[in-house]
Amino acid sequence: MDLTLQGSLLDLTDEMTLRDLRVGTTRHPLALGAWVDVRPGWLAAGDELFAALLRDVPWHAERRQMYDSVVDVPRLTKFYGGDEPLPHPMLAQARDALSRHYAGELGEPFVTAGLCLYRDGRDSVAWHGDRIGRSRDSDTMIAILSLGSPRTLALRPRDGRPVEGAGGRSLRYPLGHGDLVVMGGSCQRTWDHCVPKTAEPLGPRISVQFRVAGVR
Ligand SMILES: O=C(O)CCC(=O)C(=O)O
Ligand SMILES: [Fe+2]
Repeated sequence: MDLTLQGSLLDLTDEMTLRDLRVGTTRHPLALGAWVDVRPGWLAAGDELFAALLRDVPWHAERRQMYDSVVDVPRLTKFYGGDEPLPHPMLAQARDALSRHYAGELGEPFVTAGLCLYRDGRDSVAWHGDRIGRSRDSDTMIAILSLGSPRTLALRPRDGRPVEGAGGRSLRYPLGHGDLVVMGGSCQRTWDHCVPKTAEPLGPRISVQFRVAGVR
C-alpha cells in the first residue's frame, strides 16, 4: 500500500495543518437561542504553535474588571486587535479559515485574537459572558482554539435555569490540544461560560479566542 495515501486516509500527519471545518464539526443547540460548535482536532500537529506562543507572546498578568463584573483573572493574557500582527502565521490562517467557514452565517469576518495562558490547573477564568460591545445586545460568535493541556469549558444559562440533560448543572465541553469550540447565537447574552480550576496535575494550556470587531 502507498504509505502517503495511507497517511492521508488515517489523517496522520507530522505537519501542522488546519483540517476541514466542514467535516467533523458538530453543532450543539442550547436553550435560549444559543449554540456551540465543536470540532475536535481542528489543528493537527500543533505542538510547534503551542511552543512558539508560550515562548514569544508578551504575556501579561492581570487583575481587573472583566466584562460586566469583577472577576479573578488568574491567568496570563495578551490581546491582539485587528491592526496588530499576530504572533504566529498559523493564527492568521486559523482566523481566515474561520471567517470563510462562518461567512454566510456571521456576515462579518473574525478580526481580533485574545490569547490566554493557563499556567497550570490553578489558573482559570470565572463565570462570565463576553458582553463588552455589540455582543451585549446582539448575536455573535466567539471561536476558541485550544492548545496544550486539556481543560474544560463549562456553560450555564445566565438566568439560573437548570440545564436539561446535565443533571441541572452546567454543560461541560472537554477541550484538548488542537480542538475548536465556537459559541454562537445568543450564547454571550443568555449563557455564561468559565474554565474551572482543576486539582489535576496539568501543564499549561493556551486558548486563542477569535472575535469580530467591536466585541470583547
Ligand atoms: O480559555 C478559554 O477557552 C475561554 C476564555 C474566555 O472565555 C475569555 O477569555 O473570554
Ligand atoms: Fe469568555
